[in-house]
Amino acid sequence: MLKILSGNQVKKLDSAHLELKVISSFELMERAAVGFSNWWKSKLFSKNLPVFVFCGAGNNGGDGFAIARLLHKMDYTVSVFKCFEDRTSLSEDAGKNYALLSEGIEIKSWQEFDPTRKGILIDAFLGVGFKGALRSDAEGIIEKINSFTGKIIAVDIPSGLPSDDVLKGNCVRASITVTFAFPKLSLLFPEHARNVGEIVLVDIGISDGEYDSFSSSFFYLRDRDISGFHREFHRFSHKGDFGKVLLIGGSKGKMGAVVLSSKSALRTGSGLVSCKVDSEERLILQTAVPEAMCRLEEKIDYREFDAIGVGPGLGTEGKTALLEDLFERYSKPLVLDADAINLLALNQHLIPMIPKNSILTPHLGEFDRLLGTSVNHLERLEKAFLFCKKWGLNLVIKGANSVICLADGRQIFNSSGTKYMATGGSGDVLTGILTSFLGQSYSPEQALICGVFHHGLAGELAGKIKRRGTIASDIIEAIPDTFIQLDIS
Ligand SMILES: NC(=O)C1=CN([C@@H]2O[C@H](COP(=O)(O)OP(=O)(O)OC[C@H]3O[C@@H](n4cnc5c(N)ncnc54)[C@H](OP(=O)(O)O)[C@@H]3O)[C@@H](O)[C@H]2O)[C@@H](O)CC1
Ligand SMILES: Nc1ncnc2c1ncn2[C@@H]1O[C@H](COP(=O)(O)OP(=O)(O)O)[C@@H](O)[C@H]1O
Ligand SMILES: [K+]
Repeated sequence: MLKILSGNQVKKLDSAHLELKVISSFELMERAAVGFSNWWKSKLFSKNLPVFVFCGAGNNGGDGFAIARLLHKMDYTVSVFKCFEDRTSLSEDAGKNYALLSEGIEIKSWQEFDPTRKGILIDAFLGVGFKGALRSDAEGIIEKINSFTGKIIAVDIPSGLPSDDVLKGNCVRASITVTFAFPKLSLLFPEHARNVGEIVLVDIGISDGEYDSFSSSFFYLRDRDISGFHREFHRFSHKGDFGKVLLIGGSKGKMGAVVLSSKSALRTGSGLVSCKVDSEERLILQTAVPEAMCRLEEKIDYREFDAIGVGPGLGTEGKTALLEDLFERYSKPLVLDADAINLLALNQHLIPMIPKNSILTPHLGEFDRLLGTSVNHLERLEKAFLFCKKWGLNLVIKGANSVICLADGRQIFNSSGTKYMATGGSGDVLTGILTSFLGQSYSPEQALICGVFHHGLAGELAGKIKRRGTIASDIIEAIPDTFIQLDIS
C-alpha cells in the first residue's frame, strides 16, 4: 500500500530514489512531465484549445516548463506565463527546463494573461515547496488564475494549498489535480474538494519499497493492493465456510436499510444471512430478500453467528438494552453502523463494552455525534486516531476517500468511489459487505480493506452506467462485477 508522506519527506524520498536508481533529479522531473503528458494524451484534449502554463521558479514550475515543451511537441499551441520576476533565480532543474523551451512556445509574464480567453490552464506555479502564508505577489497570481473561466489542471497540488495542512489562505481552484508518486495528504480532505477536483495519480517510478524507511501513519489504498487481503476458498468449500451472519436493524418505515445490508452480504458471498427484525415488519424483508432468514425470537444465541452487523434502520428509541445485551453476549468483532453509532453517542458508557477490534462506520454526521464536532479534517483524523487506539476499535470515516482508521493507528485513504454514491442506503450496503467478509473469517483489517475498496468500486461500476441516477440497489448489483474486475475468484 502506498504511503502518504509529508511535503518535507518528498525531497528526501526523491534523493534516496536518485541515489538508488542512479538517475538525476532532472530525469525524475522529466518522468513527472512525461507521466503528465501521457495522461493528457489519454484525455484527448482538443488541439484547437490553446494551453496556458503558469510556471513558478521552483521545481513545480520546472515540471510546468517540461510539460509545456512536451505538449508543444504534441502539436498543442502552448504559452508559458512566468510567475516570477526576470531577476529571480530559478531552481537548477527549472532553469534547465526553461532553457529547453523551444521557439514555438510563447513566453509571457503572468500579468499579461487575459483570463477571458478560451483554452486550458495548467497550474505549475507552486507545489509542495510552498510554505507559510502566501506572499502578496503570489496572491495576485492565484487570483488571476482563478479568474480564468476554462478548465484548470493543477500540477502535483493546486498552488497555495499546503501539502499536509488545512487551507488557511487563497488557493487555485482546479478541476483536476495531477499528482506525482503519491497523493499529498491535503488533496484528500473534504474541505479542499473545490480546489482539488478530480485526483489523477501519476507513477514516476518510485517503488513501494522505497517508502519503507519513511515513517507515516497515512496510506493510500488502490486496486493493486486488494488481492493480497482476500481469502481463498477451495473446491470443497461449503456454505459454512462462507460464513453465517446476522444483521440487526430495520424498524417501521426503515426496513429498506436492513434489506439493502442483507442483500449486500449475500452478494459479497455470505453462506447464510439472517436478520433480527421486528416481527410485524418481517414480511417486507422476506419478500424483498427471500434468500435471507428472519430471526424473531427475543433472545437469540448470538454465538451461532460468525459475524454480526448492527444498526441500519434500527432506530434508537428503546434500543439501548439490545446493544448492551449484544456486547455482553457476543465477543467477536462487530460491525456498528448508523443507529448503533447514534446509540453509542447517546450512551458513551457502552463504548468500553464494545468487543475489541469491532468496526464502526460513521458518516461525518454520525462521527460528530460520537466524537464531537471537528474544525477540520485534520482534527477529525486525530480524534479518530485517539479513539481507535484508546478502545482497540476500528473506524471508517465515510465520504469521498473514506478513511479506514485501524486500532493500531494506521489511517488508510480509499481511492475507489464516486460522487454518485451520495445516495440514501449506500452506507447500508457497506455494512452488509463488511459483515459478510468478517463472517468469511477475514480479520477486521482484511474485511475493512477489501470491503471499503469493493464498495467504492461497485459504486464506480454502477455510476458509469447510471450516473446521477445511481441508487443503492445498483451498487449491490455491481458487487459481483468487482470480483471479476479485481480477479478475485
Ligand atoms: N517526487 C516528487 O513528488 C517530484 C516532485 N517534483 C516537483 O517538485 C515540486 C516541489 O518543488 P520545490 O521543492 O522546488 O518547491 P515548489 O513547490 O516549486 O515551491 C518553491 C517555490 O515556491 C515559492 N514559495 C514558497 N513559499 C511561498 C509563499 N509562502 N509565497 C509565495 N511563494 C512561495 C518559492 O519561492 P522562494 O521562497 O524560493 O522565493 C519557490 O519559488 C513538486 O510539487 C513537484 O511538482 C517533480 O519535479 C519530480 C518528482
Ligand atoms: N462523493 C462521494 N464519493 C465517494 N463515496 C461517497 C461519496 N458520497 C458518499 N459516498 C459513500 O457512500 C456511503 C454513504 O454512506 P451513508 O452516508 O452512511 O449512507 P446511508 O446512511 O444513506 O446508507 C459511504 O460509504 C461513502 O463513502
Ligand atoms: K501547482
